[in-house]
Amino acid sequence: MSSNFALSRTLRRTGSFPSARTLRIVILGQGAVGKTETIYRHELNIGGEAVNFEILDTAGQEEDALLMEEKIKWADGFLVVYSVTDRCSFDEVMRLCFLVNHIHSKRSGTDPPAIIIVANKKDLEFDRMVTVEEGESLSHALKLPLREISVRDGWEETASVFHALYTVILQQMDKLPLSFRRRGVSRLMEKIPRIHSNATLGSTGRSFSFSSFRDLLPD
Ligand SMILES: Nc1nc2c(ncn2[C@@H]2O[C@H](COP(=O)(O)OP(=O)(O)OP(=O)(O)O)[C@@H](O)[C@H]2O)c(=O)[nH]1
Repeated sequence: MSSNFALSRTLRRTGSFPSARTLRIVILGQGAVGKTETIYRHELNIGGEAVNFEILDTAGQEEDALLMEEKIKWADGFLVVYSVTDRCSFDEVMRLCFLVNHIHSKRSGTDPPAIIIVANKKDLEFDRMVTVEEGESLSHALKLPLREISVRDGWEETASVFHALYTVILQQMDKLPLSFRRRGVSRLMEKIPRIHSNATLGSTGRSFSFSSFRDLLPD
C-alpha cells in the first residue's frame, strides 16, 4: 500500500489549469491490485485542453457498501482494476462493473457509465494467473475497453489509461446538458491538499482519511 508504483500515485503532478474541465474518477478493484488508497488531483493537458482529474481510490472488499455507492454516484468515470497475478481480483471485475452499472443507472437513466477495465502487473509474467485472452474475453463480454499495463514499468501506460477514460467520458458527456460538462473543482476536493510530483506520502500511503469522505458529499 505504500508502494511507489501504485496505479493512481504515478500520476501525481504539479501545475494548475484554472479553467480546466473537471472529471471525477473512481478506481475500483480488489485489495493489492495496485490501486493505492488515496485521493488527489491530477491535471493534464490533453489535445490542447486542460483537464483536471479528481481521483478517488476505494478500499477493495473492505469498503462499506453505502460509502461505495456514494463514491460511484460522485464519479464521471471508473477504472476497474485487477491484477494479472491474482485470479480472485479478475473474478471480482464483473461484479464491480455490474455494481457501477446498477448504481449509475439510478442516477442517469439509460446511459452506460464510462468504465475501463485495467489489468495491472503485466511485468510479473512468471506469476501470471490470468491470460491476455481471458482479459479480452471479459472485455468483449462486458463491452468495455481493456488496457493491460504495468504501473511499475513507468507512468506512460498509466497515463494512457486516463487518456482513454477521458475519451470515453467525453463521449458520454456529449449526451449531457451543457451545464454538466464544465464545473469547478468539487467541494470534496477543496478540502484536499494538492500533491506535488516529488512529494512523499506518510508511511501508510494515505493522503486523506476516508472516514471524513461522507461528511463532504453534497446532500
Ligand atoms: N510488480 C508489480 N507490482 C505492483 C504493480 N502495481 C502495484 N504493485 C505492487 O502491488 C502491491 C499492492 O499495491 P497497492 O497499491 O497497495 O494495491 P491496492 O489495490 O491499493 O490494495 P488495497 O489498498 O488493499 O486496496 C504493492 O506491493 C505494489 O508495489 C505493478 O504494476 N507491478
